[in-house]
Amino acid sequence: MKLSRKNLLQTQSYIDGQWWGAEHNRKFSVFNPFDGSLITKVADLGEKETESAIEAATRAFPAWSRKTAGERSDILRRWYELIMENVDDLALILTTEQGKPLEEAKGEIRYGASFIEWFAEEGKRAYGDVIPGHGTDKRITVIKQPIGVVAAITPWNFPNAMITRKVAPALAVGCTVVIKPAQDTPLSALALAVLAEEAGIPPGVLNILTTNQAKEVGATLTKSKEVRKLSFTGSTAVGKELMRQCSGTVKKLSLELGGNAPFIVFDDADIEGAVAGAMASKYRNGGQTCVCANRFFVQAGVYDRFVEALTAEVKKLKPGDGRQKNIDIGPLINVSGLEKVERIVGDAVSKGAVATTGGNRSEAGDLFYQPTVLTGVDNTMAVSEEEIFGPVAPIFRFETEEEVIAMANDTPFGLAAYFYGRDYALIWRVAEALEYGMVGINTGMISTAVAPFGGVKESGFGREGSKYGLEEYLVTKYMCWGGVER
Ligand SMILES: NC(=O)C1=CN([C@@H]2O[C@H](COP(=O)(O)OP(=O)(O)OC[C@H]3O[C@@H](n4cnc5c(N)ncnc54)[C@H](OP(=O)(O)O)[C@@H]3O)[C@@H](O)[C@H]2O)C=CC1
Ligand SMILES: O=C(O)CCCC(=O)O
Repeated sequence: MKLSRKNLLQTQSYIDGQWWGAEHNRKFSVFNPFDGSLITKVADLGEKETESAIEAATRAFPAWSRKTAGERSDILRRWYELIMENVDDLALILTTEQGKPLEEAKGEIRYGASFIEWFAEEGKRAYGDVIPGHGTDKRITVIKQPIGVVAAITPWNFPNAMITRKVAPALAVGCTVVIKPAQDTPLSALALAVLAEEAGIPPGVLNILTTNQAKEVGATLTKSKEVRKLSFTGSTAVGKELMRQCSGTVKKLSLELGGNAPFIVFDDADIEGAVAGAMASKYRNGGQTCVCANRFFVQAGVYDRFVEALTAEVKKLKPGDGRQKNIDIGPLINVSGLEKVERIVGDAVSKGAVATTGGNRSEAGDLFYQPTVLTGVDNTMAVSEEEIFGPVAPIFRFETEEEVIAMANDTPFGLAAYFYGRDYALIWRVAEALEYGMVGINTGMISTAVAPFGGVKESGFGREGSKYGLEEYLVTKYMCWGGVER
């Protein structure tokens, strides 16, 4: 890997301000999903080192939480600047381990950094309250305090931004963190640690545990009495398991889990805009995003036009090595991701769906699936229920507003939803009726550090980004002052 700053590529974990190897020098391999080549081997930490990381974070908490918000803000601001100065290297590391095109990876690095910039400021506004007392001698004050040591378990689809989105608010309010990145993409996390150290984040405040023993490390984090909060992004199945594990110590939780996003196009919509929004929402990151449109619902009057226009755009997508120029779409992350997409499309086609483009593995590489558009889909197919996490757009036809709302909400998930239409009364009705945590109206891109990202139902709870994201790392303490007679 040709990096301007070679030390951004680290292979040891980062605990208590030191680079840590595993017991018996255990390591696991990290591969480039484009061609399966070995990038490097990374320390494979287990239970013992996880306990060391928790201890380090516990020791670091008093001093870090006692700093003023302004002092923490200065350090976070410096971290943000260092990330922005190293966008090219960080993006190259990300693309090499994750596969998304380099320009998209640069976008993720900037997006990830924006959480640090934003929370460096917002951390100064962890305001409390003064409440009129309930007796003449009583006064009530409310303060917000950092919850303590935070564990963060993050996925491979956004190896940078899913870390900063959790760590930035936590550090800004005075928490310390132990992060377990996904085993497919540990290198972006370690590169962030290099820059965190340079920015002056003290030892123990930010710890990164690389491992391919997720279950063991997860169990150690969740049973710890010192860890007061778990923030997780990943599959619903693992989220539910972690929730069960956290019940033993009644930890505060943020769960950002799977989605099954509807993308609705009404007859009066701007079709060109809807197609552009669909491309951005569906094919970003090769469809491997929890907020990717998963089911398209198009009203009968514009169905054929939309299918034709979307198919034409999808045909233009160029798959390949994300490190090369003019590549639009990378590989899926691993074999199980590829097989899942293949199974879901196979099931739909066997029940009568038709691919207007794609529908097979791609020749671009072993982990590539062709960007695909499916018509003739219905709710007997797996595609209507499962999170595809791949470049496949199934398009359902609908007739009425009531029908489409029922179809859109007919899922246990409730993360993101999108719709395109012009009638303002319809826009309000539909936006209010969709049982989702986030709704994109005439846009396919909703992610930003300034808005609350998160879901309802089995997509989880808790919000990331915005002033709401700060609350996740704070506890509310109320003080009742007696004997204050006038
Ligand atoms: N909401 C979202 O953004 C995401 C949704 N998904 C959905 O989940 C599907 C499967 O993806 P997958 O990568 O397997 O998702 P997982 O939920 O398995 O992985 C997410 C994170 O959880 C860790 N993890 C896995 N099992 C445990 C455990 N028992 N205890 C503690 N941590 C654990 C993983 O570690 P490790 O990598 O080491 O296994 C990773 O860091 C995708 O196809 C997609 O549908 C996936 C990723 C993100
Ligand atoms: O897939 C995810 O969990 C992260 C979505 C990326 C984003 O848009 O913030």
